[in-house]
Amino acid sequence: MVYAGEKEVRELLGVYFIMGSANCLKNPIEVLEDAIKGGITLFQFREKGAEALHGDEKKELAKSLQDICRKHHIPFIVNDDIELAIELDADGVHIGQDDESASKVRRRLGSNKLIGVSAHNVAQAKQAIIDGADYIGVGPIYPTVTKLDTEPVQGSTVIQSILRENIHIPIVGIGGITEKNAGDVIRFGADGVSVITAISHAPFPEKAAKKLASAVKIGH
Ligand SMILES: Cc1ncc(COP(=O)(O)OP(=O)(O)O)c(N)n1
Ligand SMILES: Cc1nc(C(=O)O)sc1CCOP(=O)(O)O
Ligand SMILES: [Mg+2]
Repeated sequence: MVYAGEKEVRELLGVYFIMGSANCLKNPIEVLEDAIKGGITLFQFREKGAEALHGDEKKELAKSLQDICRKHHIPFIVNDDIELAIELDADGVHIGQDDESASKVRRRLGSNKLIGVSAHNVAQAKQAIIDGADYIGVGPIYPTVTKLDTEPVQGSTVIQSILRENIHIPIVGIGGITEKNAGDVIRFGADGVSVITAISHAPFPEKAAKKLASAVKIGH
């Protein structure tokens, strides 16, 4: 078991690094090791896009990244691919509105795995709680170049409407987040920030992760 309860989930969301091989400018293993040195709190393996690995190559990379996470006690989350998460005994999964339903995934994974669900409005946030999600990913907060088929950019609006309605679930912001705006995302009411480009494209991923961690701390 990698987490004990809601408070711990909120802490885990602090600097949530998401990455796959296609996002990296150098070896993904080095990028992850540097990001961990810089202070990331959670990692999601998101092997997606035209250049993504498949089959055994995908599994081997996932295993290597999971080993690094285990060594450093960083929970390893798998994006979309529930079969892979089960096969590797990952610490959890992240699913979107177009993926397998969260309630079904909760039944498949049991109660001791972390499940994140993307939510773009209040109704989806409420449904995520009913379905047994541990946290929601809310975005895109800012314009992103990483994912083309996103919902419209929302700034603070969705996070704030979720909080105004007293919906109680850990929240991580996503989309276009950098060291410069991460503090604002926390001040909007998110528990943490999830980033791809800000770390994976940084010339020094360790430094980038450190700056994000510090912005998140100041934002709280
Ligand atoms: C933390 C976090 N939040 C949102 C997403 C996006 O998930 P989804 O909408 O399913 O899109 P893909 O990432 O699968 O393209 C995420 N991955 N992580
Ligand atoms: C994977 C993803 N999901 C989003 C959403 O809004 O649900 S935005 C996004 C891409 C995040 O990458 P970057 O940090 O490079 O902007
Ligand atoms: Mg998805």
